[in-house]
Amino acid sequence: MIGFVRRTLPELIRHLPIQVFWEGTLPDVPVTGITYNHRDAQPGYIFVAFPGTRVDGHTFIPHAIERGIVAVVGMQEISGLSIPYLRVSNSREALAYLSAAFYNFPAHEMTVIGVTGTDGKTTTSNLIYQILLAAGHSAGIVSTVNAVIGDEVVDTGFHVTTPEAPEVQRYLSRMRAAGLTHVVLEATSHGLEQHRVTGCEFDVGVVTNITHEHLDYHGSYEAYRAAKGRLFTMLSETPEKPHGNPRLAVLNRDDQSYEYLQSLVRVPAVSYGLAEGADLRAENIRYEADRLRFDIVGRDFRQPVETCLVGEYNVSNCLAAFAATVLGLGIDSQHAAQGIANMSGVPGRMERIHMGQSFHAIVDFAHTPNALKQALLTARQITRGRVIAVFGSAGLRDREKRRLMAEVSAQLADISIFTAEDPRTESLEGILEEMARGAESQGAVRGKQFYLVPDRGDAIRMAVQMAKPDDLVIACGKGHEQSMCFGETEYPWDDRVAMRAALAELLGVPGPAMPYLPTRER
Ligand SMILES: CC(=O)N[C@H]1[C@@H](OP(=O)(O)OP(=O)(O)OC[C@H]2O[C@@H](n3ccc(=O)[nH]c3=O)[C@H](O)[C@@H]2O)O[C@H](CO)[C@@H](O)[C@@H]1O[C@H](C)C(=O)N[C@@H](C)C(=O)N[C@H](CCC(=O)O)C(=O)O
Ligand SMILES: Nc1ncnc2c1ncn2[C@@H]1O[C@H](COP(=O)(O)OP(=O)(O)OP(=O)(O)O)[C@@H](O)[C@H]1O
Repeated sequence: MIGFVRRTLPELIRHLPIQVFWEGTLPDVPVTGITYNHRDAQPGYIFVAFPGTRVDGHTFIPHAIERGIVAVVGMQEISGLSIPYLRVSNSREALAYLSAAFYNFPAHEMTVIGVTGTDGKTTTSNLIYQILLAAGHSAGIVSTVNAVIGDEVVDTGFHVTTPEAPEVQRYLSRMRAAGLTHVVLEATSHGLEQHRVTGCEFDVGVVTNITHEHLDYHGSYEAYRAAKGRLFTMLSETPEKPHGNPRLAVLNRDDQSYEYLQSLVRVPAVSYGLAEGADLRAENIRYEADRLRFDIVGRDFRQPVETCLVGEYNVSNCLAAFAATVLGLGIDSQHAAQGIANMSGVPGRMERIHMGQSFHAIVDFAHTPNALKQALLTARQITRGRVIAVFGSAGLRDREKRRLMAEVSAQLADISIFTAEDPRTESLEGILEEMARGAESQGAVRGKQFYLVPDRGDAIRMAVQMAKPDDLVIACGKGHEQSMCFGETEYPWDDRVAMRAALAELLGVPGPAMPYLPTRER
């Protein structure tokens, strides 16, 4: 939803780079906003209708008209409306371009870096953002955790990572107004597929990796990969910008997506990776419990870097950020190293919780099989004690992931405690049983190597009570998130608070109370 007068209807339509069909003459009325939800429609708005997974937006056209809109954009053959009906072949694409046009194409005046991938987008986006700041650029970022517009940190309260196109364009417009020259945008597969970032005129595209996620929505790995690939096809469609176009695709040489993405790219590309063959590599990697040190090596330079991030996957994230900024934007490699050093970590990613206990307690956001694998491998690097993992798998989302994540945990953790993680309207017991089957397929024994504990508070309590000195308890999957969904209700929940509460109970020290979840009543 957008809400101020910018252009008249004919002006806006004239600026769209897509085909639009209508009958008669468009009235010269001002457009005050654009929305895809009839409940947000206000006088002067354009309502953009498209079919969804639950309902078809076209059915709400009469309700939107009652609210005083000036035009409807849709994909069906419709006639006889009291206001202009503009037919397009893809309404979501039209929504994106209309939103961009409404704000007078803000991305055109900035350098836009898009980051996609299954895991590591937020971390890599923030690394790029820190490098831009260290190099003296005025930069903004829109990521899962927040949006930063100059000095302003906007708690976006996103239920989605990549906001809808009107929101994305509004953020870009505010950034341009604040005088920012660079913006980092996290682009999810849903965001790319649903045209939420169409019209963002990307200059540099970065992929972290493409593994297993959201196959419920995309249907197959190939379709999921193709959605992510859109970032790279969009790179070649970016028009010339007044300040020039850097244009670079940054690909992960170690990832299974590499050849596919390379075949899509029509702009200069560079690769990064830990294995031989990448344009940008890491050498002399030293893993420490609370930091990483390594050299980033390019064709004609070697730059030592140090970061408080941990785990091999963060070497990869740093390489991706370095490639985007040093090779893509021409930033000095020392500034890049400084930016990497300045990054203090992303909330809820390998975040340590310490209340004086004799073992490690960590909250992480791993919620895909590969992320969980990386998180547990990193846990192994941190401790010589046992690794006790607590996590679940979401309801109404990718089902196969449940089994795969349980398999990973059975292989890499000493003890796995499967628990609630946004079951939504699905049966929590059903989800946990699917996970149990995954663990059992790896020979793990229920009640010995793995447990089913529906209440997440109890699961975290159990993990810390089991822990001996030097063990490592890791709660994965909720990270920085602030709520958990049971049925259709979001209950306030923060794994970091829950971990503190469990530790305080164990140690008999003051601490927060364990947050409530409906599973506690069972
Ligand atoms: C599964 C999915 O992609 N859902 C998106 C989809 O919703 P939907 O298909 O259910 O829409 P729908 O309810 O059927 O409605 C269809 C149309 O009718 C309109 N409508 C509907 C009802 C009404 O009363 N009036 C009305 O106008 C709706 O506004 C919509 O335009 O279209 C909506 C409008 O574009 C999105 O907001 C919604 O994202 C929901 C919130 C969501 O949860 N998305 C998640 C899965 C998501 O996008 N995740 C990614 C990946 C995160 C990650 O990788 O970690 C993200 O970027 O966050
Ligand atoms: N490059 C990587 N490869 C594999 N796993 C990673 C990588 N980077 C981070 N992770 C794991 O993924 C988790 C989420 O990291 P991050 O938030 O950076 O990813 P994301 O792609 O933004 O996730 P989301 O799309 O859900 O916001 C981390 O807590 C960590 O466990």
